[in-house]
Amino acid sequence: MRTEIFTPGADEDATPEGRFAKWLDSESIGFHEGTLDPEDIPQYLTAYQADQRVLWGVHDSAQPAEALGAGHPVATYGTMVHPLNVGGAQLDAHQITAVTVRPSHRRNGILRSMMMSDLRGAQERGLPLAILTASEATIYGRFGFGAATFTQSVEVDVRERFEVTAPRTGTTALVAREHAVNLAESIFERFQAGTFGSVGRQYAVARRIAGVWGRERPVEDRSVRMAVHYDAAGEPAGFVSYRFAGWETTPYTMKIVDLVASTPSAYLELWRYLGSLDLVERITWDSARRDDALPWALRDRRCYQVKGTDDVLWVRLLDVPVALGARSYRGSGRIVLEVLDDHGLVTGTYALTVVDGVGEVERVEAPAPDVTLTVNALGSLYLGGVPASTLAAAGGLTAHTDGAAGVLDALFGRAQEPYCITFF
Ligand SMILES: CC(=O)SCCNC(=O)CCNC(=O)[C@H](O)C(C)(C)COP(=O)(O)OP(=O)(O)OC[C@H]1O[C@@H](n2cnc3c(N)ncnc32)[C@H](O)[C@@H]1OP(=O)(O)O
Repeated sequence: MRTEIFTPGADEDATPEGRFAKWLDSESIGFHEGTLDPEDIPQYLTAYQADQRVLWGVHDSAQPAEALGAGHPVATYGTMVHPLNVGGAQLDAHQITAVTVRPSHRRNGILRSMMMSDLRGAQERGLPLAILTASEATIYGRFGFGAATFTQSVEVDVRERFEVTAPRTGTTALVAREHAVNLAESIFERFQAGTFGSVGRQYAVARRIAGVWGRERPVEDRSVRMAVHYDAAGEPAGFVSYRFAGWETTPYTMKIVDLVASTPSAYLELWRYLGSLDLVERITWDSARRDDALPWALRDRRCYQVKGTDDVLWVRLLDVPVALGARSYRGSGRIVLEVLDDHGLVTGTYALTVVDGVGEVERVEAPAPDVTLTVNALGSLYLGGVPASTLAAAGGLTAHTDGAAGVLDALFGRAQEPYCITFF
């Protein structure tokens, strides 16, 4: 077995014979997608270059002669770096994506070998944490990740009884496709700056939201429309892109592809707009906040039904002093944490001192920590999405002093939950 690691550069071969196309084609096997259309390679290459992705391919030369082409890796793995909003800073996060191992090669430790070597490399390069969005919740705990942010799927009845009670502000307009990508990017930038737990987006996202790229291929998706809300000062403050589910789906349903609001009023105005779509009876969205304000702004809150909850971001600490030191907190306090890490990357005892929301962390040799927790529990606690008291009840965190879990809840808790709507 041979592992090739490369960053597609300006002179990368964009033909089906090149290593980039073979890597992409192999990745699509893992996610049960069709074979790559040669016409799409240049667009994907542009996207991957913009994201500065690092691509891993594991090659097996000992395959039958008829096995999928030489040069097609049997396992793929990709990384890139985007900012994670942790309140006090936009922290560079090591993103892990495109993890696939061919069925013929699975459960031989290929993922384990790529993951551990990559996590060590990222730590050596000074990246304070790794993040991912997981296809299955059973895979990544063993590597030290903890589920950290969540969203909920909702269905909203937008027939006659739907009414947003908040006072009207600004205007909302359907926008032309040629402006949609720029608007989606600039509005998301405002959202990213103000949303704790949000991760910066890769090149393809705004294109898919705008309908410039489709779900399967980088070609126009004519079924997607986008509306933008302009605030009272005329500034674009939010957008929603959506797709009709078709006349055969009843009740008649509009699906939200993406909804990004940089202010609470833009959020409600986008819902007012959605509620005004004639002939539509139901709106569905799978990325609402768990602490969504919408039901509290409706005349009839029973228009809003929660259908499920999903984990979004998984966090794995690589440098505890830097990651915890960058985050903003509530109030003041001091607590000593003993972190257990099966892989030894961050094993140790750390004192966190918070003064008026600003944290400082130092490694200490403390015989008596206030709390002992796994690195997974620390990942779940990090953004405040899971309370320390819940982690303690679940066994991932043990408090040695009275009230220690309460101190963590007070420091790490926030008025709003962390919220990430970027999948990668
Ligand atoms: C961030 C992302 O990209 S999410 C996308 C993840 N990829 C997919 O879902 C695509 C389909 N799945 C696959 O391609 C593969 O099954 C992978 C990548 C998930 C796993 O690859 P493998 O090489 O088989 O994993 P590997 O052999 O290194 O397994 C390491 C350990 O994880 C366990 N494991 C691996 N996959 C799973 C899983 N899906 N569910 C539960 N346990 C798993 C193994 O049993 C093994 O456990 P052990 O050390 O206790 O024996």
